[in-house]
Amino acid sequence: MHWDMGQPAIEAEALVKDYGTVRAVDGLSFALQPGSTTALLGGNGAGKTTTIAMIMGLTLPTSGEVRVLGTDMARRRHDVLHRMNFESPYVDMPHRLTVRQNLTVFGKLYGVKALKERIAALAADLDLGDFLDRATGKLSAGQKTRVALAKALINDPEVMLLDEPTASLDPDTADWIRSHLEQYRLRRGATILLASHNMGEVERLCDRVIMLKKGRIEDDGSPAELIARYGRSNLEEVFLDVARGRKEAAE
Ligand SMILES: Nc1ncnc2c1ncn2[C@@H]1O[C@H](COP(=O)(O)OP(=O)(O)OP(=O)(O)O)[C@@H](O)[C@H]1O
Repeated sequence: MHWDMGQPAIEAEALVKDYGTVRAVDGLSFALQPGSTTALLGGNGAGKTTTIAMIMGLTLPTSGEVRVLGTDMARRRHDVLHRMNFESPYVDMPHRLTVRQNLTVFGKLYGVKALKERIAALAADLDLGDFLDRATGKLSAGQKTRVALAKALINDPEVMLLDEPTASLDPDTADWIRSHLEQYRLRRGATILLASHNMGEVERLCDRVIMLKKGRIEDDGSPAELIARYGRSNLEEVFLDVARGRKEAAE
């Protein structure tokens, strides 16, 4: 199917995922515009990771549909996977391979042309030079996160899905990663969907926030809209209101 700029970059339609008797995602529908950054917010177990996995085509929905760049992920994901990428602290790279070897493997998987030059450019950009030829398993958490970001950017993706991109990073490194993501999005016109527990990060990076609770959309809007709607001074307070079911009290 042909995709044009007028279409949403990511669309979820009545998405449901059951794990046995647990309904992890319960009828989600949303459409994300190209070039936007959206956060999925919600407490532990709200369904964020499951939603991202379904958008990537890693987990099949029980029912409903996901389209990325106009492509149905259940049937034709191979048409579009090379235009997307994913970062998660929960997905580890082979430990004994060096950073360069890992990036080479992923670059080949994505069919990246001029791969050596691409890795050199990412290493310069993300400051990986000092440990490019060290075993990936021996890096610190912050270094691993930078490598994970390099992996996520290896194919210059139009759509990026990030599961807690700055989890376990010191504030300085986390801030540096955020700036990088922001610059990448602006330069590439990329669409970003991220799950995060860091409200400051979401306020800074995202133009839209989808708040999930028990696999359903509880609220949806820009950070400023949500803060105003709940009569709060920041997103952390809104998050607590939503988690504790205090919307009515705020009205
Ligand atoms: N592979 C699985 N098998 C069975 N149940 C699962 C599986 N993955 C997730 N679940 C369940 O689905 C629900 C949603 O989990 P999910 O990981 O999507 O939530 P989350 O919002 O990402 O949470 P967190 O903030 O803790 O990462 C939870 O009740 C979880 O226990």
